[in-house]
Amino acid sequence: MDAKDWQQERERLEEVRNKLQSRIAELEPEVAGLHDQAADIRRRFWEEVTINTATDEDFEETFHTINQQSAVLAERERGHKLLTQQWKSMNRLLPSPYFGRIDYREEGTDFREQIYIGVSSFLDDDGLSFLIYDWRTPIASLYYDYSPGPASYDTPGGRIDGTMELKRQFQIQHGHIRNMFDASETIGDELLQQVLGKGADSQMKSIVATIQKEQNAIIRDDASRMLIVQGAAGSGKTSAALQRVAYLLYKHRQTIKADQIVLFSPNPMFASYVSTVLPELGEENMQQTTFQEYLDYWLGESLRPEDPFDQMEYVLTAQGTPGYEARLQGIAYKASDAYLQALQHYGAWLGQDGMRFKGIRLQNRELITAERMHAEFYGYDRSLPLHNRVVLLQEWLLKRLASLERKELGAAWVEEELNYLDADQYAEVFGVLHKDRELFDLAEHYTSVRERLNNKRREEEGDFDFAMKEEAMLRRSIVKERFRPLRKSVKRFLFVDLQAVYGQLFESEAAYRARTNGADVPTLWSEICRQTNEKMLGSELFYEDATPYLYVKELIEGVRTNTEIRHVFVDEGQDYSSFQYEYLKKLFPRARMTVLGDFGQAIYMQSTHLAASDSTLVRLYGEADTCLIRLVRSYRSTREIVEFTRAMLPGGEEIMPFDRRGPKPLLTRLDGREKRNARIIADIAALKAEGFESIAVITKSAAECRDAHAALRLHGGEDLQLITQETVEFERGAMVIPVYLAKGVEFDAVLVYEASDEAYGPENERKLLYTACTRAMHRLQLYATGEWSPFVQALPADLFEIAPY
Ligand SMILES: Nc1ncnc2c1ncn2[C@@H]1O[C@H](COP(=O)(O)OP(=O)(O)OP(=O)(O)O)[C@@H](O)[C@H]1O
Repeated sequence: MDAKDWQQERERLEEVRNKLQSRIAELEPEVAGLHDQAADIRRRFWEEVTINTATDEDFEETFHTINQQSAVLAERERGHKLLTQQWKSMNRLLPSPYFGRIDYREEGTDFREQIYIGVSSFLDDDGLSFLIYDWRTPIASLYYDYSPGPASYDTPGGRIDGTMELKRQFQIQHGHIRNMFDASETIGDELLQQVLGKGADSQMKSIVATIQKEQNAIIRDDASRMLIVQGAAGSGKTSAALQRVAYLLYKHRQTIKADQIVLFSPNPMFASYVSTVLPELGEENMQQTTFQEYLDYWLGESLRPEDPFDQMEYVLTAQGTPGYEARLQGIAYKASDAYLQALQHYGAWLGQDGMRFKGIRLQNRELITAERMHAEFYGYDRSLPLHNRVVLLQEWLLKRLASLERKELGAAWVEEELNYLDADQYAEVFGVLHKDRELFDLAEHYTSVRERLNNKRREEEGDFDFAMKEEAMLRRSIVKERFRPLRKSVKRFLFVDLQAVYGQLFESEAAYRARTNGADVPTLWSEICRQTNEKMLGSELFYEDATPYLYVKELIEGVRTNTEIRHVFVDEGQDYSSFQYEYLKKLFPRARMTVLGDFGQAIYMQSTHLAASDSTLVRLYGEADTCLIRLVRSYRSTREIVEFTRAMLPGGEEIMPFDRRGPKPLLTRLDGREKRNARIIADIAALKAEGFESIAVITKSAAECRDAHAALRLHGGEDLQLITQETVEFERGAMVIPVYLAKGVEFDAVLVYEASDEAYGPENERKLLYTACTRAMHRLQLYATGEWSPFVQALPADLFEIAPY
């Protein structure tokens, strides 16, 4: 690029910045002023309104004034919000107004338009010419999708063809052009090189300036009901997902608000990790939750669902303990399609037989027995769905309770309680009664007037019998108080013995088969039954049972739905079972779903293969409504690290490293833990001295993490943080973290605490080691105190360095 280009670009930048500055200055008083005005109106709202209800006309007038005042206020506030948004977006643009430029000639015209692209649009004073185009505008997609040459883009009005004659990237900081590249490839590598070479942050960054073509397809996909992204570790799935949220909020700004988008994230810490990306792009954050939060909410009251991390910890640390194999079989089975189908059959079976109810009791007396409910329930039309019949039974129970309540009024226990009422209760009833008396007087008055008008006399002239009324009222209040919780529990379906309904699936193999239309069971079924029942007896549920339990609950109580949500994002999607997907689909009937994941990192037993043709996920909404995108280029790690990690995975050859160089992963074998710990501490110090700030010692389990943390502290690692499942915020610095909590995040340097065959031996731990290693951006170092894990031993020797002993 020659000096003339630089000169022109500098001048243009100066010009745009001047315009931004003057517009900001122009808006400033308005933004501040409108705010004051609105605040002032709010403050004086009631001063302007005189409440007068003396006559109907006065009342009407008051009503209109209030309405008028609030309309003025609402208008001012709307205006203020809009101006503030503009003002904020200009302030955001000012230090770095744009990052890209394309020159585009539309087919059939001679005009070559210069399009500058930034995080939001900015119009010239004429209100028509774009000085900056928002990166989400249709034309801006050219920048991400093409290199110079023929290039087309889609608009709501159809496809536009033309030629891209120039593509330029800028790095602008604090109002100055730091760098400028003319790209021949789609989004040239130079800028990406620079971006990726930087250090890891405690917060994820937006990738708006360097979105890659295949990522752009994910961001802008607007047609599919289900978008599945299978992407290698570090291929930008999470980054693309967040950019997609920003895109959707922009494109559908009239209809979709940030709180109508929900992201299911792998752990609470992850939520804080990604929380700054959208605000950086000028958008509000979507809702974030974890599946566990959801389970706790719906089940937590009666049964405590186990945490997925506790399940994981068990799988990793309980080998060799009694029942281990059975539990593993149970975990796999309970996440399977086969179990989902078995439960559907079970639902049908319950429609004919086997519903379990809990009798309704009052003071050790059975008011309505479970048998009576059973008879009533199976007396309903059997062609009605299970849930509808449960609702019929619920209505019947409420009626029964109302009539029983009336009958109880004269019962001896009521009499007895009457005598023992304390002063407060008495005073309360007395107060109500006096209010009632006024009403009673009024009613009396009204009746006598009406009778007089109708020329009819009442049979009986009764005075307000205060004492009698008082007693009747006290009785009613006593009985009502006792029946209130009964009614409440009927309304909440507590008359269904849900634990028994779910538990009877685990009585015996023969019973299970009979109730599920002959479903096959895993070989260790009787032990699985024992474990499941034992857990439920302690009012707990295994993690693998939680979603199936909820599923059965909804078969009975009806499906819970949230129709507000329009987009559901599931990150680390390989870690969810078919069950969970089935569940999410029902829960959000009006939402489109975006699932991002990597089967290479499927470390949970309930994993779902995202991209397989027979994947549950593809079937969820049907193939025609599903779009599958694969990302194979890995951006996080250096070429050397990607070459090392991909060799661990069968089929890993398809993963393409981005060409950023660094040292090969370093393998250090030491005899004894003491030596290893001392070496790790020394290596951390050396990495820090090199300028790396985020360093993670990654362990396999939480138990190992605690031990490692304690041991490393003894060797001088006092400032090492210990990350546990309770950690909510991700901080910069050096830390010790179990691999399953490090999912989705990244570090400058990763030190795998113990990569021996004892630590990562069985096949199912391959992905665990892979996940740990792929967290590294610039440096990867593995340690072992015994033989190397078979997954390391199998690697070609030219992919790593061995540290001198
Ligand atoms: N187009 C891009 N431009 C700049 N950086 C990018 C781009 N795509 C990805 N990255 C960077 O690569 C790293 C990995 O991205 P991200 O965490 O989104 O990947 P992921 O696919 O979700 O990874 P994982 O599955 O391993 O959690 C991040 O530092 C991100 O900023």
